[in-house]
Amino acid sequence: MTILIEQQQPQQPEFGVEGGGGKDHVVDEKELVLDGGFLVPHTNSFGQTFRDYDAEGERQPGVDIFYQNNHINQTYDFVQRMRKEYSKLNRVEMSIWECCELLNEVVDESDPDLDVPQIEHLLQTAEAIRKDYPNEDWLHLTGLIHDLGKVLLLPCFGELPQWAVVGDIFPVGCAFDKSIVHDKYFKENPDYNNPAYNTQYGVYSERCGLNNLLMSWGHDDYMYLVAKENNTTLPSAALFIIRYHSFYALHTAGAYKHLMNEEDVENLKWLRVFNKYDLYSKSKVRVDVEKLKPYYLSLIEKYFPAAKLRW
Ligand SMILES: O[C@H]1[C@H](O)[C@@H](O)[C@H](O)[C@@H](O)[C@H]1O
Ligand SMILES: [Fe+2]
Ligand SMILES: [Fe+2]
Repeated sequence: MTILIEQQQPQQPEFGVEGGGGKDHVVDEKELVLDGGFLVPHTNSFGQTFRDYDAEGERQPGVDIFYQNNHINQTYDFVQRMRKEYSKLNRVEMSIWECCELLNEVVDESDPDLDVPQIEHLLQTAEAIRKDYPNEDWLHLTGLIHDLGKVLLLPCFGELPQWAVVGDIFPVGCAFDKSIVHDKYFKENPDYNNPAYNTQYGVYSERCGLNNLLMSWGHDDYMYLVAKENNTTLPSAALFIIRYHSFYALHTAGAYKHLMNEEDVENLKWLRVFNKYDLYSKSKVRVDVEKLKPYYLSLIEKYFPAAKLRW
């Protein structure tokens, strides 16, 4: 089935009008060495600070346009429709590894830091975690699968536009926080002026739990649904990481805390660990996919009851 998506066009393109580098990029020198000893690089493979959305470079105009489209089209109504449709998981049957290979067809236009094939990013993340946390095999597998939802860009998954698949995520149904990348573009989102959705709590209540929020639609929530509905035995922290790994306003800028419950507070600790590896392992260091394959196949078998998953 093809989903028709009405896409609103930005009124006027504005490039790089805001000064100041990557707002959520607050790096404390003390934090540069992770618990496990992973050394955080100072620059990405383009020689720029990580997640600097205002740094001029070949990728910047495209990333800017991406966020403009994302912010004006991700509405409460849109997310509700997408969630309902994709919860059916009636499109494809395939294994996790097949999906990893498919992901190589995908280009992520939202990412200013990545220029290697996606499968390498998955394995770079997983292997960096494995080095520092050798006993947490569930976290290695989480690294491998966290971005698989990006297959939504491919024809057999409905070929969704980039703004409905990648990039940072945020809750809809309440006010958009200022810490969200390029928040200026929310002014053209129809929810921005809707009094039901534009207050601090909007349709939510204090400490209602992240599970009760509708998040902007994309690869995080989709992969969470796939893992959960295919009865993974991964722990709840793994599902939390998959579901909220692009929620930088929460895990990096500390916004939306008033909506978290106690379980979220616990899970957030693991998400923060994970995030460093997800972000800073992006490098030009190539990985040997075939050599690593047997180890990851054994983890998939351990944590997913069926070889073929419903997507
Ligand atoms: O551009 C990136 C990329 O799409 C990642 O996969 C996502 O998790 C990040 O949050 C986003 O900023
Ligand atoms: Fe991601
Ligand atoms: Fe990632």
